[in-house]
Amino acid sequence: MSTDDLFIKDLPSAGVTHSPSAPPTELERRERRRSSRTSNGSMASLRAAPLVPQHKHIWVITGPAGCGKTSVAEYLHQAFSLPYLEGDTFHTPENVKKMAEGHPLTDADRWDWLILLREQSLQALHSSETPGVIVTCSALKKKYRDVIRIATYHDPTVLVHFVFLNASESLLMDRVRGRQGHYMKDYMVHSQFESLEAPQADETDVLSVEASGTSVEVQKLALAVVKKVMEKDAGVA
Ligand SMILES: Nc1ncnc2c1ncn2[C@@H]1O[C@H](COP(=O)(O)OP(=O)(O)OP(=O)(O)O)[C@@H](O)[C@H]1O
Ligand SMILES: O=C(O)[C@H](O)[C@@H](O)[C@H](O)[C@H](O)CO
Repeated sequence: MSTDDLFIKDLPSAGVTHSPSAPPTELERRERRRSSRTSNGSMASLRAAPLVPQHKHIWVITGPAGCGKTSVAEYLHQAFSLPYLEGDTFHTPENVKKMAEGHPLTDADRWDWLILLREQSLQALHSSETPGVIVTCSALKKKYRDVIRIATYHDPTVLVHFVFLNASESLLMDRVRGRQGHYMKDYMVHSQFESLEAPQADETDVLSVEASGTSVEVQKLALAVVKKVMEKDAGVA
């Protein structure tokens, strides 16, 4: 393989055009291989087959206030046509009032909320043919993520993934300060980082995404990691 091949393979496909004489990209090569297989009839039944994941996936978009959970979740919801649960809308009025008055939630305040998000995610998965569901949840501590992981215990067809949006406290302070009409104020961001237990390497269901870039950049990074897992599960990666 030449370095040209490597270079072209590594280019993002969006917005890239190829002249007829340019070497084929990996995608084009795959398409040609697929066409040549279907043209002799032996693989014809695969031609129109959609991606069929082997599991049902719960995609938990996580991180402290302001990291972009809602922005990323809405984008993935559109891109993959998956149902989306906004975690903030499942807090009790008491919890919202507490945060709005400047008091961080405690573990005790969060348990029922985490269990509810787990149950709602499972319900969304099982009440339709959807291959996945997206849910936003700060999931700041490992034990909170463990509560969501229980979703897989009684159903081996379900997989949980945490997309962790990683950015600095000062950046998130700025973002939350610029947001209008939300109960979570910028001075609460510090308490989110005090609670945060950033996922470590042994949490192998975590997909860490660099979240300091623009909304579009972060959305694309998140889409790429989710797509990779989906393709692997469907046996095409
Ligand atoms: N990558 C980004 N760059 C700049 N601004 C962003 C980015 N992502 C989100 N924002 C903006 O920052 C604010 C917080 O984003 P968003 O509501 O998506 O975060 P969140 O993690 O869901 O926050 P919360 O947990 O407080 O609901 C919003 O005003 C949003 O428009
Ligand atoms: O666990 C928590 O402390 C809460 O879920 C918060 O993360 C807020 O809901 C969110 O940040 C809204 O701004």
